[in-house]
Amino acid sequence: MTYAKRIGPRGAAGGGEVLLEPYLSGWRGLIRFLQSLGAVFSFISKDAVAKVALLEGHQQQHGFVSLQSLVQHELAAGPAALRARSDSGCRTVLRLHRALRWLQLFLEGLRSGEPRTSVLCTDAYNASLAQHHPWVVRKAATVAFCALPSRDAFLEIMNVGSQEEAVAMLGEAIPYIGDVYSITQELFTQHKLLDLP
Ligand SMILES: CCCCCCCCCCCCC/C=C/[C@@H](O)[C@H](COP(=O)(O)O)NC(=O)CCCCCCCCCCCCCCC
Repeated sequence: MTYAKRIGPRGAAGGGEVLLEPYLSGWRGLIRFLQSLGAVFSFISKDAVAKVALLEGHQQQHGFVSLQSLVQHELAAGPAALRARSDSGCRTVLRLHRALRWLQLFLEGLRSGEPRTSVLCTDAYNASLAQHHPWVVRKAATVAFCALPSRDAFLEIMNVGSQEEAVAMLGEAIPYIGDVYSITQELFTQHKLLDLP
């Protein structure tokens, strides 16, 4: 979970750039953590792995440094062409962007002290990703959430020291996640990309 801190530089707040390298390495760290929670979550981690791999491919092919440069490059082909693509970087970032909102809400809940992580996780999911998922995915996700370890165990496996230290780390990491979320939200709103199919 030290990875959450690396998702983006705090200094980027207020319309700065989201650098692709730390963004993707942050996601890789989160995915490793998710994989360590067990096979029940593998349908989720597989989807996230595929999305990160797609973005790595685009990054390597075009040498994008930031989310902004990826969006600019894909928009240059015109909005209609972008909407028609099922492998665009933009629609893929949008999926991860919605998942980042889930993460932000979930970590805030974890920090707040509610002991039932499955309740926290379900609430965070319903307030974010769920509205974009079909019934069958929502059902599978809700079942998987029941397998989450308790808050105490969860803070322990984050492996950042005592519970107090883990909670303090969350307090530091959550604002970074919020910055990346708001910069991306602004970028996608500006270019009318928030409903990319
Ligand atoms: C700790 C528990 C982790 C629970 C993860 C919560 C997120 C639940 C997501 C459920 C997604 C189910 C899989 C299917 C997804 C796709 O259908 C769907 C749409 O994609 P499409 O438009 O290409 O078809 N994909 C998505 O919405 C993207 C989902 C990406 C999920 C990334 C989850 C990473 C979670 C990292 C957890 C780390 C917790 C760390 C806490 C210290």
